[in-house]
Amino acid sequence: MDSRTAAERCAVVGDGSMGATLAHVMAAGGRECVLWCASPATAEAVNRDHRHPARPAHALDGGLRATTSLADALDGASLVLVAVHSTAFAAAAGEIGALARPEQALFSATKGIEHPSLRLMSHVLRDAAPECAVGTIGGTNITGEIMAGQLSSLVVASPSTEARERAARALAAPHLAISASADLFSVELVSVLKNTVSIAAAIGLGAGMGYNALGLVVARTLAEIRSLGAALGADPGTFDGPAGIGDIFLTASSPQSLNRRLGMELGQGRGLDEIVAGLPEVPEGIGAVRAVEPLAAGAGLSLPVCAAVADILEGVQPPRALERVLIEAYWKELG
Ligand SMILES: NC(=O)C1=CN([C@@H]2O[C@H](COP(=O)(O)OP(=O)(O)OC[C@H]3O[C@@H](n4cnc5c(N)ncnc54)[C@H](OP(=O)(O)O)[C@@H]3O)[C@@H](O)[C@H]2O)C=CC1
Ligand SMILES: O=C(CO)COP(=O)(O)O
Repeated sequence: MDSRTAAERCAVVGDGSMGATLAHVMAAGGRECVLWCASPATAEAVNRDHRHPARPAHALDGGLRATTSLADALDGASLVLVAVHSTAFAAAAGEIGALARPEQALFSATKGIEHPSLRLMSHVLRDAAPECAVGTIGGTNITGEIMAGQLSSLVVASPSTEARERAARALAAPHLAISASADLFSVELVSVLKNTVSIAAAIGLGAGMGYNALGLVVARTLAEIRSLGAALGADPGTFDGPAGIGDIFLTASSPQSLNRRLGMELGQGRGLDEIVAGLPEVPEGIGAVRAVEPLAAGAGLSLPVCAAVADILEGVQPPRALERVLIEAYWKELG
């Protein structure tokens, strides 16, 4: 007899690799879990072969069920995780909001920011479903390593104690270090801004700068986003944890990171459209890099290294512009 209980029922919205991975983790932990898929072919592959078409090497838990009906996925779920790209998040949240019940907790796993509103994903969820508790999931969690059973981390953040405890319980697995935070804004903002540092670091590597430069790029770009976070009200300590420096180190160094691949290719002089066309998914860091300047302007800050990264992303400056802006930043401080 299947011991899965309705009390632990969970839903995941989003059929990319993150959605499938989180759904697998919860199903493997014995929770009844339903994965909502936009694509009927993906739903069929999950149900029939217990594989995600984009990751055929990784077997999904046999108890995981996929559906193309959002109402079916959400029915009776106490926890709903949303792993849809930020550009499609508001549309998904709108549909979720129309079906959600107040007792359901909604968590975003998306490390992105909406343009041009600059809303974080939990704000999008809260606006769509004001009666539900909302939260986010950060940490060092590249899906390929989670699926391979390698040590990874999840930071679950929500002002609702009940909601974050529910999410932490549902995601518990022997290879996952799970931490919880009541400071949703800090964890979510840091999880977005960190990609700016990862992309900057990878631009330097792609452009042929050395590891002295790599350390410098990381230190300076991190200092800039830390000052931005502080100005916006985020706890600077969050930058020191797995959602901050941990995720920066991961996405600046892992060959599996999309944001690293984007930065490396920018550094090699490729254009953004060409790079994105060659990647399996659109890196969330593009939106993060573009968001820093308006966020900084709103806070009255000037962040020259982040501004140079944005110029390099848009092809306005060459990758080596990073060197000049870094040297100038330090000379300026010397006075
Ligand atoms: N992959 C990873 O290792 C990790 C990912 N994340 C976060 O999870 C989120 C989802 O990422 P992931 O699952 O990897 O993959 P995807 O980028 O493929 O996003 C997954 C979902 O978003 C939908 N989507 C709709 N419109 C778009 C669009 N314009 N561009 C891209 N996707 C769109 C996809 O639908 P369709 O299939 O129809 O395109 C799919 O359901 C990201 O925001 C990322 O920050 C966080 C940690 C690790
Ligand atoms: O944030 C992530 C892992 O923690 C995902 O990284 P990429 O989107 O760069 O692959």
